[in-house]
Amino acid sequence: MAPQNRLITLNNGVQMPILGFGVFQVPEDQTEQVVTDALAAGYRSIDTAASYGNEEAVGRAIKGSGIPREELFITTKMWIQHTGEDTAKREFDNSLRRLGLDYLDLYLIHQPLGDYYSSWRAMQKLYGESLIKAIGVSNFYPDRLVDLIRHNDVTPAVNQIETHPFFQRQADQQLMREHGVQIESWGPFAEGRNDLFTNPVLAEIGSAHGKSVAQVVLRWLTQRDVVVIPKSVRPDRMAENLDIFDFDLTDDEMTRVAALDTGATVFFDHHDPAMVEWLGGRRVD
Ligand SMILES: NC(=O)C1=CN([C@@H]2O[C@H](COP(=O)(O)OP(=O)(O)OC[C@H]3O[C@@H](n4cnc5c(N)ncnc54)[C@H](OP(=O)(O)O)[C@@H]3O)[C@@H](O)[C@H]2O)C=CC1
Ligand SMILES: O=C(O)C(=O)[C@@H](O)[C@H](O)C(=O)CO
Repeated sequence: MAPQNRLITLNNGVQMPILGFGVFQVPEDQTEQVVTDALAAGYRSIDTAASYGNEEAVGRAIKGSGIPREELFITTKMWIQHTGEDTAKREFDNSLRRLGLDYLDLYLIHQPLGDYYSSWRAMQKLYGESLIKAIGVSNFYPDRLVDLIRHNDVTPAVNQIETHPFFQRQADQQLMREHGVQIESWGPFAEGRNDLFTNPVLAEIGSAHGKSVAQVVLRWLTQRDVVVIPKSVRPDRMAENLDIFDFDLTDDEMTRVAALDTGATVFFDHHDPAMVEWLGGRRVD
């Protein structure tokens, strides 16, 4: 039987499943069932965020599953208005309470906006107190990532960024590798944009292996050591997305997927002032 997952070792020795499950845009009232289904399917790593509004439901599913805490890897994220040393500490406590946990596996600064240096100092302290196994960031482009590393004690263990066949970030991954920062993909399917699920190149590679486009994409990412956290509310797709470790893409297939890169985001650009303003205006209280 093919292995169901693989562990990645982060820069502080903590191990993280390379394949996890994301819950962005899963409605609060469906999240408990969806995460219960995901855990039953075999996922052990769950990615949520304060801004998703579903941490409590994730917590209920974790509790209801009866799975020992040490077998789970739980990530959540701090939103933009919660930056600053005291606020960040308080917000961490709030997330922990909502999740019903007494420690986090991974805590991320959600966006490189606001007073995130102070947040990072608070997170370094929480990490030092063993309340978080690993701390990291999300949506950091290389300039801000390297600056954060240069001016702080703890190097982020993870940078969770948009990456999928249409926006591959291979140079960014290389830079992160050089700094010991693990790349994690959000939006591995580009949420279906650019007709990803019917892309002829991905479909043809899938046919050659008896696999779906979704499986080809997840295998292509994990074969390049990218952590993935696909989202689905459907148990059949949860199982499909887990079933990716019994085949490998050939060098030629890797090259064909590499050629799909457009080099541009299909979601949002943190260097665009209008987008920065829009994100900053999204309040989470
Ligand atoms: N840090 C950040 O800023 C961000 C982080 N994230 C994280 O990354 C996770 C994944 O990204 P997300 O934005 O959800 O998008 P994904 O790229 O994972 O795409 C999810 C979409 O793909 C569909 N889908 C899932 N599996 C399949 C399949 N096998 N076949 C066909 N369709 C499928 C889902 O539909 P259905 O549910 O109906 O099956 C849903 O519409 C998020 O849930 C979140 O945890 C996401 C965005 C930003
Ligand atoms: O989903 C996330 O984690 C994000 O940061 C963004 O998608 C953000 O929350 C958002 O809603 C932008 O569309």
